[in-house]
Amino acid sequence: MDYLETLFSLPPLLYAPLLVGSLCLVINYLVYSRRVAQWRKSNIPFLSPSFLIGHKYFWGVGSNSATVVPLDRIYRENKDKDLVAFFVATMPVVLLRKPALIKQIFAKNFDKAFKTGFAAPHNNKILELMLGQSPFKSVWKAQRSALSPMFATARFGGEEFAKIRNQIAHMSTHVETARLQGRPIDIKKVAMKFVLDSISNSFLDSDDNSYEKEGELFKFVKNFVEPGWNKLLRAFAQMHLQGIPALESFQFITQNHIETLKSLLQKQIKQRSQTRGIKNDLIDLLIRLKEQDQDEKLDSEMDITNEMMGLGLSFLLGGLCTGMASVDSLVSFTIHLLSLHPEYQKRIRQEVEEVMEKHNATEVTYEVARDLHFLDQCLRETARLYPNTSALTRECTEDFTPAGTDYHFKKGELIIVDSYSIHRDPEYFENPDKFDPDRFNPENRDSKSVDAFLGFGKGPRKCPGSNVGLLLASTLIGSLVHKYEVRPRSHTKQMDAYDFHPRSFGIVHKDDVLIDVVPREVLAY
Ligand code: HEM
Repeated sequence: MDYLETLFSLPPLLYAPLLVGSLCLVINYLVYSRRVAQWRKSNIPFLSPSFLIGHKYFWGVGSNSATVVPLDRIYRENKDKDLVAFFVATMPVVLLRKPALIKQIFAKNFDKAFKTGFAAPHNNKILELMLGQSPFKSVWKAQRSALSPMFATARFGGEEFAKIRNQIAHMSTHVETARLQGRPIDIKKVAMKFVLDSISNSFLDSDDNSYEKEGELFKFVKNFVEPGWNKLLRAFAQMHLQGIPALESFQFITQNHIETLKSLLQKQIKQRSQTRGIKNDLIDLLIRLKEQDQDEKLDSEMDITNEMMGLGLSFLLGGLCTGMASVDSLVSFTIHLLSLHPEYQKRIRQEVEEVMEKHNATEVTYEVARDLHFLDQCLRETARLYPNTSALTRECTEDFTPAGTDYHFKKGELIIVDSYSIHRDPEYFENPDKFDPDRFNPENRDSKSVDAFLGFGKGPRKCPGSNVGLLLASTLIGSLVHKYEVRPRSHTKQMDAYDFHPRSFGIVHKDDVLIDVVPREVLAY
C-alpha cells in the first residue's frame, strides 16, 4: 500500500508511463504463457521466449540482419524436429521444417489453412476482395479463376510478343549507351524497367518507356516495393495486430495506394470505352465485369465497383508490383551468379544460338524464349539459392491435426516456412551453397528435391504468375548474354544472407548489383 501511495504522490507524467509499462508487462506475460501452454498441449515443440521481446535472434532484424538470418539459425539449431514454435516479439509463429509436413498442410489440408499471414481484416471492403489478401476462400478462388487468362504465357505469343521485343530494344539501347560511356550497369534497375514496362504494355496497354522517362506508374511501383522501416512495421502490424480497430488503418497497402490505382484504372477504362477496341487485357476484363454487374448502379464511365477494384488491385499490387519485384530480383541474382560463372554464360550463349537456328530466328522470340531449357535451369537454381521471400505464410482457419502426426494446430495459428533454409539443407540438395544449374536438369531430379523446392510456393496458392515471370526473365537474360559477357563490378563473391536487405520481408540484395558488359565480338579475339 505504501508503494502505491508513494507512486500516486508522484506527478502523473511520471507514474502514468510506469503504470502503462507494468500493464504491458502483465499482458505480455499472459500472452506468452497462454500460447506456450497451448503449444505444450498440442505437442508442438517450442523455444521459450525472452521476456517482452520474443526470441532473441530477431533483435537485429531491421537494422543489421534480414528476417531470414534468425529464421535460418532456428532452422539449423532444430535439426531433430519437424516443426518448432517461437515468438517474433509478441507474435507467435510455428516454423515448419520438413517438406512432407509442408506439402501436407499447404496442399492436402489447404481448406484448413488457406489464408496467408497477410490477410486483410474483415472490415476492409476493398482489400478483402484481393487475391493475395482476402480472408474468404470463395473470394480468393473467384479472383484466381477470373485472373487466370492474365497469367497464361500463351497470351504473349504471336503479335503480343512484339511489345516485349520493343522493351528488349529499349533495354539494349540503355545497356549499350552505358557500356560506351564506361558506366557500370545496375542490373536490378534494368530488370525492373524491363519487367514493369513489359507487364504494363501488355496488360494495361500503356506505352511507357521507363529507360527514357520514369513515369507515374514506375514511381508508384518503385515506392511500393522499396524496402524501409515504415513498410517492415506495416507488414508486421498487418500480420500481428489484426482485430485492434485503432491499428486497422495501419496496413501494408494504404488508402493512398488504393486511391492512386483507382484513378489509374478509371483513366484506362474511360480511354478503352471510348476507343471500343478489344485487347483481352486487364482493362477488358474489368469492363466485362462492369457490364455483367446488373445490381450495381454505375452512372458514368468513371464509376468503378468494389469487385472491379478488388480484381484490378489483385493484378496491379499482387501481379504488377510484387510479381515485378520477384522477377527483377530473380534476374539480378541470376546475372550476379552468371557473372561469377562465365562457363554457364557460354552454355547459355550456345543454347540461344542453337535454339534461334532451330526456330529460324535472329533474336529471342517467344518460341525461342520458351525453348531455352538450360537458361530455365539457371533461373530455377537461382530461385533455390535466393527465393523471393524469407517466409511463406499460412494462417489456420480451423483446428486440425495433419494425418499421420499428433501435432494439433489451433484456429488462428500462424504457420511459416523458411524456403531459404530448406533450399540450403544438404538433406535435400547436395552441396547446397553451390550454384549448379544442372541439378534442375530433369534427369538429375529426385522426389526429395522436387518436394523441397519452394521457389514458387506450394499447394493451390502457389504462384500463378511464375511462367510469365520465367518467360520475361529468359527473354531478358537470353538477349543480354547472347550479345555480351557479363562481368561483376560490385559483387565479386557469391552473396549470402548478410548481403540481403535488413528491412525487407522479401529476399533482396541491400546494395546495387553493378556489372560490366563485354561484347561477344571482343571476346572472340
Ligand atoms: C518469376 C518470379 C516469381 C517468383 C519467384 C514468384 C514467387 C511467388 C511466391 C513464392 C508466392 C507465394 C506462394 C505461396 O504462398 O505458396 C507467389 C504468389 C503470387 N504471385 Fe508470384 N512469383 C513470381 C512472379 C510473379 C508474376 C510475374 C506475377 C504476376 C504476373 C505473380 C503473381 C503472384 C500472385 C498473384 C500471387 C498470390 C497467389 C495467391 O495468393 O493465390 N508472381 N509468387
